[in-house]
Amino acid sequence: MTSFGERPNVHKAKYLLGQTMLTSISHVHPVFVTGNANKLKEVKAILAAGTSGVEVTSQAVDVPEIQGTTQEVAIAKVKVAAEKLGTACVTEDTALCFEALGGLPGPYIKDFLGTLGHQGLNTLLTGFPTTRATALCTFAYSPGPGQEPILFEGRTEGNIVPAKGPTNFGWDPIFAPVEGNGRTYAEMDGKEKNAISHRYRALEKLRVYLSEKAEKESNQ
Ligand SMILES: O=c1nc[nH]c2c1ncn2[C@H]1C[C@H](O)[C@@H](COP(=O)(O)OP(=O)(O)OP(=O)(O)O)O1
Ligand SMILES: [Mg+2]
Repeated sequence: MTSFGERPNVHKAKYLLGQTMLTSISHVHPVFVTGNANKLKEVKAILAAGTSGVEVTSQAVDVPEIQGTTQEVAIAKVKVAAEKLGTACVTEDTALCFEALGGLPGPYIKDFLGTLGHQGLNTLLTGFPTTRATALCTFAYSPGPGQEPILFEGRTEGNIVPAKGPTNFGWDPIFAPVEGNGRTYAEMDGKEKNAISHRYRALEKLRVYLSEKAEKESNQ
């Protein structure tokens, strides 16, 4: 199978399809659809730490995102993915919710980050009494086209701080999780982030669900 790293152009495509075959779960093989190479890398690492035989491939596919709550965005996205691929799919949406702003930017963090940058996101909170923020990860699972998706959420609490650490993944340099002793996600190595991250917490719930589903189906 082709690994993500072997495809240099893959980062540049607007939307990509990452196929994460959960090969350790014999009856359930959802395809993980994401355009984000860093997400894919973390999902791969988290799954590999807990199960064996996980393989990842990737190819381009177009999955637009609607406006709405994080839940609405996640449901719409996985529905489109399942329709396009004709099979069980998993998508993931990440929101960054500032307490001072009533939960915004939330699911719109990608645009806010792209427009304002790390410094602008800090400036946004100037004059507010709190820098508290929640990193919210939502995995959406669709059993197949036309079927109702199920959501799995994971949250990590933290504060928005001036950028510290490597800048290779989104807002990692400005999010200091409460459990991080003042360090940002970006200042942690992958293992450390994956042990407390919003993504890990949501993925753990999805993994339990898929394992139980596979077990039920194998008992039928
Ligand atoms: O752990 C993270 N640490 C730092 N930054 C992160 C993280 N996870 C997502 N991010 C960034 C990527 C994007 O700027 C926004 C979420 O937007 P979101 O639509 O969920 O991601 P995306 O469009 O890059 O990939 P996808 O194709 O799966 O929708 O926050
Ligand atoms: Mg997206």
